[in-house]
Amino acid sequence: MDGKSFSAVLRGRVSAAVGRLVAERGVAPGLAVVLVGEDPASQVYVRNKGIQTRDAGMNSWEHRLPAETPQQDLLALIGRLNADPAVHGILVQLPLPGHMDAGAVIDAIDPAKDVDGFHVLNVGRLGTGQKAMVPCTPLGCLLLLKEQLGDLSGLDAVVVGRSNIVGKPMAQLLLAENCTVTVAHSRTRDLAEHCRRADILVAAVGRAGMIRGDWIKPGATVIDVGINRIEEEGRARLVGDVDFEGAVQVAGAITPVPGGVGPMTIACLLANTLTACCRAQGWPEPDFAKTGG
Ligand SMILES: Nc1nc(=O)c2c([nH]1)NC[C@@H]1CN(c3ccc(C(=O)N[C@@H](CCC(=O)O)C(=O)O)cc3)C=[N+]21
Repeated sequence: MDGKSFSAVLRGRVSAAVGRLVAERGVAPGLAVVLVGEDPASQVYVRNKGIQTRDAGMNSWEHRLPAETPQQDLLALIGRLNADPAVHGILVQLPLPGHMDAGAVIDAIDPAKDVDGFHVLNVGRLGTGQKAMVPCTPLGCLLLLKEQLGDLSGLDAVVVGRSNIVGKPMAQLLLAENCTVTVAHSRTRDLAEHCRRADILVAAVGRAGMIRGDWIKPGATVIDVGINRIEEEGRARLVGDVDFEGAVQVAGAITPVPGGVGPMTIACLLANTLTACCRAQGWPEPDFAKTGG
């Protein structure tokens, strides 16, 4: 499954919708990204996000704070971004430095501007089938699945991993699509047996190559959310949570790493920013990133 080209299609739709908003309403959606500290991987994502946000015709602001920034300074910045009408989406790059309480920081973001969908209000709305800001990575995975399989009703879905940013919202989205959902994790017994039942297998465990080829039901659709940087023959490489070479022999379809879920994450961030802008202005929302909920 080619996340790179599908994300380009989604970004194209977002850019066209942004162009109409600017032409007809004189408003460009705005995304503010806050990066605390100098984590190199985060620098890459923040730079990529900025480039793609501007390419889509949106306004993009980056706020870089030193790692030792006191939490109340970050909260004060978030307060200013909440109050800024030109800012429709706010993303505070995770992980935050150890001295900060990530939950408190995320919950300080105006839920209407929470384009990550991590705020408890959006988590609660998603969990109760209400309209919510949906986390970008699970949303990207769902759009890939619907593009590949169409109607997901009745399919057995296994989500391996239960993080707040991927596994749990992914399970909610699959449930909303009427899948029969299993959430497996590090304490699951006979993990391979659960995986072998899955028509849809979502790997979001953060361990390179953990999901073996012989854990996959022949013909299953595999979504690899992993972004593991490994050293191989002295070269740094990005690999997923699935043993791709083994899985590709068995799976009906599989997302590669890189080039699968990652680009979809950024495209869905842009879609969420556009949605947040339309909702804030009371305008009709784009439906190309619609989910069942
Ligand atoms: N508040 C917050 N929201 C996030 O959404 C968030 C975050 N913090 N912290 C870090 C993770 C990670 N993340 C990625 C986004 C794009 C790629 C991506 O585009 N990856 C490319 C490869 C890029 C490369 O070469 O490194 C791919 O998989 O094809 C990867 C990872 C968003 N994150």
